[in-house]
Amino acid sequence: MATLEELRLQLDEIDDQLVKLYENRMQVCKEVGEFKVNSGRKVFDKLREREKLAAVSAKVSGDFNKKGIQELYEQLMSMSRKLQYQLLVEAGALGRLPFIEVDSLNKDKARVVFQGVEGAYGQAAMQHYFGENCNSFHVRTFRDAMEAIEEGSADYAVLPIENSSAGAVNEMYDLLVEFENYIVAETIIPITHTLSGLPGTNLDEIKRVYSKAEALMQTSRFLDEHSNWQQISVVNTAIAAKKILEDQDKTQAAVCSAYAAKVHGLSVLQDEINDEPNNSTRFIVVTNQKIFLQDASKISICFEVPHESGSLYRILSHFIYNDLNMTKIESRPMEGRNWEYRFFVDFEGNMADAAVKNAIRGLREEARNLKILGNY
Ligand SMILES: C=C(O[C@@H]1C=C(C(=O)O)C=C[C@H]1O)C(=O)O
Repeated sequence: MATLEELRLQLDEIDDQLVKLYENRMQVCKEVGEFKVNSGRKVFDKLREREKLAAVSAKVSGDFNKKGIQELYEQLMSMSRKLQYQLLVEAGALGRLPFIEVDSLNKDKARVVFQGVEGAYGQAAMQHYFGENCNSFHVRTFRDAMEAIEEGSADYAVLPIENSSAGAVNEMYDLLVEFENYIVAETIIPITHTLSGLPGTNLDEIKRVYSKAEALMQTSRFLDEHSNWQQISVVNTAIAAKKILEDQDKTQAAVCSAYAAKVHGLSVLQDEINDEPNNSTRFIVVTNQKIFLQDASKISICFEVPHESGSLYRILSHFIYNDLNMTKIESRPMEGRNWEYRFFVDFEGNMADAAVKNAIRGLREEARNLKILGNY
């Protein structure tokens, strides 16, 4: 029987051959890539790849080796495509990437919309980014804000996308797909909820609590201590505060910020009721122009993947291969297609970077319905 050293020597000799063959193969792929640059043909040829996988697996025996050779060839062809995308990007054949770089946003002249009423967290986020005296108005729903941007009655909207304890604001992801609006900035503000009611309200009197669904979730520990209170969700925390003032009913209270309570003449009945003391929300600044700031360092995209094994893995390989750091992934069900999902990915980078261009070139060919949501 051969010793381990002898067997390893045999492997080393085989690997020497494999490495040379790999280099030869990639050299030919480079020539294929040059042909494609000149002829305008797509890099990814799904049919050819499918035929190749069938051909190579027919040449080996046994299920184990058939699976192995398929995986190996999937990887080889994926490398081959990535090399070709690089050639295309170098040749300036990137395809549509019509985002325009800008030095700064004209914050002083901007008209900004937020969702809710006076006192909403969205207003606080807006003032945080655009300044206290910015020219603003508010609308009832997120959709109304997206419409205001799309039709141009506002230049920017400031809208919540993620909370540190309750997670993603799902509706916002769906609206970013539906509307031709783009993220141009983000701003994070601390969220401190209070239970507020009409002045003189006693906690024992309360029967109903109004707030936005996310705020009710973020204060569930406190609310669970009062399980007899009915929780009613409304579109915005400040709208909840306004309702309490209007109804003049001491059996009702709102979960809202101390600022919203003050604006709507309520008393804070219990301060800082959020489960997480560091509760904060990330807001995005949305506009209808495809622009990005020079110092932008994060890109948000979304895409669909075919309903087949390994498809998400193959798409994500474009980030790994181009050394791009992925910071977030979310999925949302696709309308009318049960159990199929659209993925939302954030990764670090600026659209002017070669690595980003390479990745986008590959994603555009290999994922379905890629949309770049913004670079900010
Ligand atoms: C090399 C080519 O480009 C891509 C890579 C392939 C490969 O590495 O074998 C096959 C098909 C294409 O998706 C080609 O078109 O032949």
